[in-house]
Amino acid sequence: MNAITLTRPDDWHLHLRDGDALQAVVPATARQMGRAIIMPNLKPPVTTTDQAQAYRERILAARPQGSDFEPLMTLYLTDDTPASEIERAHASGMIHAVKLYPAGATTNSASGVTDLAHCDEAIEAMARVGMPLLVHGEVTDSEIDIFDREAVFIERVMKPLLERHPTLKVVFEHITTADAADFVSQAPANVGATITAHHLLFNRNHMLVGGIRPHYYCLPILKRERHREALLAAATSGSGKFFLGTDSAPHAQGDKESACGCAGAYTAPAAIELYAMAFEQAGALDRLEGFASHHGPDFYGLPRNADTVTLVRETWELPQSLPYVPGQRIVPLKAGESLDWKLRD
Ligand SMILES: NC(=O)N[C@@H](CC(=O)O)C(=O)O
Ligand SMILES: [Zn+2]
Ligand SMILES: [Zn+2]
Repeated sequence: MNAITLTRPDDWHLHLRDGDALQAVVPATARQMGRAIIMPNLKPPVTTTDQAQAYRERILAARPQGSDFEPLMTLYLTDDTPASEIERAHASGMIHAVKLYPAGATTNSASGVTDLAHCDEAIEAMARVGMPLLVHGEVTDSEIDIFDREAVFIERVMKPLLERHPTLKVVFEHITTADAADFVSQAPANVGATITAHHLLFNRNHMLVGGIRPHYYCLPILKRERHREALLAAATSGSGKFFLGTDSAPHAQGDKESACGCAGAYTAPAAIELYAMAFEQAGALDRLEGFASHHGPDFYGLPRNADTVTLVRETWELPQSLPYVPGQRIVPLKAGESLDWKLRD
C-alpha cells in the first residue's frame, strides 16, 4: 500500500501551552487534526469556565489562516472545584472534559488533587451531565517506584473511583502498561483510554541504552518491551475503547537537555505519521482509521470529522529542531531521523 486515506483524525490529549508558544505549536496540530482536547495544565492552571473561554480565544487566534481546527477545552480539577463550576462548564458548550492530575504527578500539577474524596460533588456533577473525567493515572507516593506508579494507581485510585461513580465517563490518559490496557479492556463501556505514538513505538531501552536521551523522557515514563507490545495490541485491536491522544508536550530544548530535564515528548509535527509507523509494524494499517478518527468522537458523543487526510509512503527526515518561543528552539521526537509515511498537504 502506498497511500492511505482516513477520516481526518483528532487528538484526544494535547498540550499547547500559552503565549508565544501557541504560534509555534498550534499550526503543527491544526495541519493534521480536526479537533484536539486541550490540556489545562498552564501556570496558573485553567480551573474556571472563564479562563477556558479566554484560553480558547488565544488558541483560535494562533491558527493558520483558513484553518478550522477546533480546540476542545478542559478544566483542571482541584480539591475545591465546586459542582456549580462543572455545570457552568457543561452549559458553555466549549468545555468537553475535566482533567485529574494527582498533585505532584507531572508537569504543572502542583495545584492538582490531593485526595479524590475532596472532589465527590464535582465528580457527581460530571456523572450527571455526562462530562468525562480525564485521568493522569499515576500515584505520587515517594515510596512507589516510578515504573510501578501506573499499575498501583489502578488498584488504589481507579477502581475505587469507578466503584463510587459507576456511570462516570473516564478516560485513562496516555496508558503505558499492560496492566492499564487489560484494565480498560475489561472495564464497562464508560471507560476508555488514550495511547500516545511514542508509547506504541518505544520502550525504556530507547531512552536509556547507549546514553540518556532526554527527548524520550515523558510521564508516565516509557516501560519495558512487554508493555509496549500490550499497548500496540490494544491500539490495533479494533476496540472502540482505545483512541489517539498524542500527549504532545512541548518544552524548550534547553529545558529538556538539562541536568533536571522536563517530562514531555513533542510529537505534534509528525503525529499521524508516527502512529502510521506503529500500526504498520503491527500489520494493522487498516485499523488506524478507527483508532485515530472514529473511536474518540464516538466515545465523547461528537460527530466524526467529515473531511479526510491522505498519508503517502515517502521517506522524509524530521528537522533537528524547530522554532519555539523567541530565542528558543524545540526538538521534536525522532528529530533528524527518517519516517516512512508523510501527510500530504
Ligand atoms: N506527559 C508529559 O511528560 N508531560 C506533560 C504532562 C502530562 O501529560 O503528564 C506536560 O505538560 O509536559
Ligand atoms: Zn499526564
Ligand atoms: Zn499530557
